[in-house]
Amino acid sequence: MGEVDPAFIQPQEHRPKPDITRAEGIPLIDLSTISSPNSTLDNDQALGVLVDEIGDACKSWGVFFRTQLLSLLHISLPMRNSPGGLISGPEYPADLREVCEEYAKEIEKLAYKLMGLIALSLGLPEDRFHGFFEEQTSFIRLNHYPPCPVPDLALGVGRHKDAFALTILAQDDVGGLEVKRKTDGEWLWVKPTPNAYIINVGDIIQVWSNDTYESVEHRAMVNSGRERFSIPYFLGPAHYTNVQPLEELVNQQNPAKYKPYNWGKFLVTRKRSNFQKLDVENIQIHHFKIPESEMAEKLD
Ligand SMILES: O=C(O)CCC(=O)C(=O)O
Ligand SMILES: [Fe+2]
Repeated sequence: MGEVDPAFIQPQEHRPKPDITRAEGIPLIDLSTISSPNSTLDNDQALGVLVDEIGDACKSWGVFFRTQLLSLLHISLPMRNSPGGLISGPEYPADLREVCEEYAKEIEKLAYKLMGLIALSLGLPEDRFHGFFEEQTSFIRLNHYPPCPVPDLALGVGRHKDAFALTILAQDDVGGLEVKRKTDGEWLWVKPTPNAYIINVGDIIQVWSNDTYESVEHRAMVNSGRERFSIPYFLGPAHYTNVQPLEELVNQQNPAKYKPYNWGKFLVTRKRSNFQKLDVENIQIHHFKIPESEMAEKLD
């Protein structure tokens, strides 16, 4: 175990707690009935129940599990054969690109189904979001967390919200993800559930839904014993999308809470800027929030 890059050391208030509280009650939602390649959402009898479950999960947690149809064994990601891990070595497994592409194709179908269910849960047509993704900025990240000599001081990924629309996270059995409970701000450890993905509501859904759903704040802990791998897929709309509350979800009583922002510009700013070194906050959706006073004026 080597030295720790000081960038991973957290200020006191953001360090992991020594006593871990497990997140109880993150819903486990079984999508198997609609997961077969030919199923459509309309012919599923259990659809109403499913849509309600997803709506509740998005509202109360911003995160839920989804039992896995697409198993990483099925896909056989050859990560562990990679000497030195995925992120550090030049010796990537020869078939890594193909495997990732195959995985991306399948996970994209799942992402669309989930967006369809989320649309229905907001009272919108199932295909309401599809147009945004005809061209996409979606991507997959391969996270490798090596064992860490000072896991009490460091985080593998610091606290953040995912800026994209939706995240579908696959992970191994080590565990390390923590989510911030909305009701009291408590950080809770998410026990890995075998054969399940973790689905996060991202910032774009928060804006599209005009805060009906809220993206979940999360972070990843490290440990001194075992390395960990996780694979998030981030579903993102076309770069030219102007992200703003959907017109069907706003009215005079419930005016838009955000000004439109251009997704491509947002992404570039996020990636290009050296916020950490400058010690300023990276670009966030709340920078586009319309002040309460302005909204009140509109109501008058
Ligand atoms: O590894 C994890 O559990 C979370 C990773 C994450 O939040 C991210 O890559 O955005
Ligand atoms: Fe994340």
